[in-house]
Amino acid sequence: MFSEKVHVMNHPLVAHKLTILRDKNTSVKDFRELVSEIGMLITYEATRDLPLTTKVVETPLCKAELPTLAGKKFAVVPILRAGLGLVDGVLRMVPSARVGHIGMFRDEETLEPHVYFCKMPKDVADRDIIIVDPMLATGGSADAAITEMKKRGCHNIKLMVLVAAPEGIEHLQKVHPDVDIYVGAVDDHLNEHGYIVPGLGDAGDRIFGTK
Ligand SMILES: O=P(O)(O)OC[C@H]1O[C@H](OP(=O)(O)OP(=O)(O)O)[C@H](O)[C@@H]1O
Ligand SMILES: O=c1cc[nH]c(=O)[nH]1
Ligand SMILES: [Mg+2]
Repeated sequence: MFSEKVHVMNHPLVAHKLTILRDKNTSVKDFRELVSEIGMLITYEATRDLPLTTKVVETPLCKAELPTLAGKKFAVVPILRAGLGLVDGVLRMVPSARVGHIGMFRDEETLEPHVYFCKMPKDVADRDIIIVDPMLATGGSADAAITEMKKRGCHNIKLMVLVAAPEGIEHLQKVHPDVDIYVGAVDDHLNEHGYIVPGLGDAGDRIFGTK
């Protein structure tokens, strides 16, 4: 099946919220809130390996040496547009992260990704990267985004998605085996238009209400 770099959330809260998200009758407002909440829950898993150090704190009872984050520097990188919906969920967990944007759309005919915008923090090569996008379908967009970050000198890259097709995960494992992938759910297949089934439709349109 998938390698140990693929982390599928097996959590009742994620499963429950994803089911509401998938419902075609869920409103734009609820859809947006759920994307953000699931993003926050997946960030919890994606940051499980963060290094800790200790510091001495005086509690009301005594002095104690206690764990604290070792201060790794992060950048969260949404793939525009739909990835924007996940940014505030990540930032609520990792508030000091910088944000870099990659604008990319998928040609509806060829399914090839096209980059139209890229703006990164200056020191992005020194940061751990979390690329975020609700959907991993063929994997073309995530592949191109990861390649772009590697070109800029980034080497510790994670990808966070809400719903993935097995085809997309398999593609990324071949071309970027070093990247950890955090997935809300792995769906059944891609249809002939490159949409994930059962999926949730077009994530960008549902977040921004453009259809
Ligand atoms: O794995 P892939 O086959 O590349 O497909 C997934 C991509 O398609 C969607 O973006 P879309 O092109 O619809 O752009 P949008 O976010 O502006 O709606 C989605 O948000 C991913 O970026
Ligand atoms: O199912 C899909 C596939 C690509 N992009 C989406 O938004 N949804
Ligand atoms: Mg879209």
